Amino acid sequence: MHGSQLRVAYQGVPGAYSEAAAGKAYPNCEAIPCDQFEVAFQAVELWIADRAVLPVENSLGGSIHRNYDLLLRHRLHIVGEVQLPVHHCLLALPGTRMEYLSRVISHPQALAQCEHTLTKLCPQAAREAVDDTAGAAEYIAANNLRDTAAIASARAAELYGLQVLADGIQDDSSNVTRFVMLAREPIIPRTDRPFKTSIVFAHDKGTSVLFKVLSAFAFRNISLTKIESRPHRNRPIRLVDDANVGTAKHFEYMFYIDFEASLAEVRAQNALAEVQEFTSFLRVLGSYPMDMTPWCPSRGDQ
Ligand SMILES: O=C(O)C(=O)C[C@]1(C(=O)O)C=C[C@@H](O)C=C1
Repeated sequence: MHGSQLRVAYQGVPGAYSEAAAGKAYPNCEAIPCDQFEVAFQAVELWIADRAVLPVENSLGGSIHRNYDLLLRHRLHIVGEVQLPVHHCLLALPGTRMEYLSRVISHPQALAQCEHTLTKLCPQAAREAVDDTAGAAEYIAANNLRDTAAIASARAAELYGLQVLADGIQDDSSNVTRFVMLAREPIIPRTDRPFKTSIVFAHDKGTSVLFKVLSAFAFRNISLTKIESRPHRNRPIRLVDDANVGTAKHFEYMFYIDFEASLAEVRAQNALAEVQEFTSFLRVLGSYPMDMTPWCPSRGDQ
């Protein structure tokens, strides 16, 4: 996991949680800021970066759907995961008073993770979404905004000369974001440590196969850690005609599953062979070491 030679793309500007995740995944790497998630994917595809580190889910805010969609649209491989405790601060220009705030800006996930605390701290302030947390802090400093606060990390406060009005404002102290590391080539799966495998699949007959797919894992005692569905972009609706009642419109989905096994294990290979029988589309997004680092909920990495 040593990263001193690696260029790692992340979405946001310096001080973003994604930058911290890149540093956790690849210590001493060269972190490369990107405007959008898609740009981080492209940076790896075009050899500008060696890896991308992207958030996929948060323990309070839920899945980051954009990245699920992009995983499918691009051909990069998941080669690892890191879970980062996210400790949010409310930042403003020095001298700003909480009661005079008219606006709080941040990444939509950060706003969602602090929703209840914000209502208690500054109910009068409107919430506005921007591209990333540290970018929100930078924007306040660059435009000398005296009525606006940002939700971002303590490091962003230092970088952009802001004051911490409130510390630890996430609605739950055990606020964790899971990031995946992406590369042009997959890693070779092993069995000497806990591995996770991520797949995506679809079926012509929609949700009716889901139970069969899940049973392929259940029969082999393979635990699932995550299941997510997203609209099937190529065929979002399936019409089902019933002469008696008319035409029903069924929504079609792509299903994403993470399971706790390495693709080097025979039981995982057998499960996937069975899944393939039930599905019209199946792709392995990656088989990679699980992040097993212990963490302390009350302290953030930020
Ligand atoms: O805006 C940032 O700082 C990010 O790194 C993005 C992001 C996210 O997309 O979830 C990462 C971690 C936190 O959950 C909040 C925001």
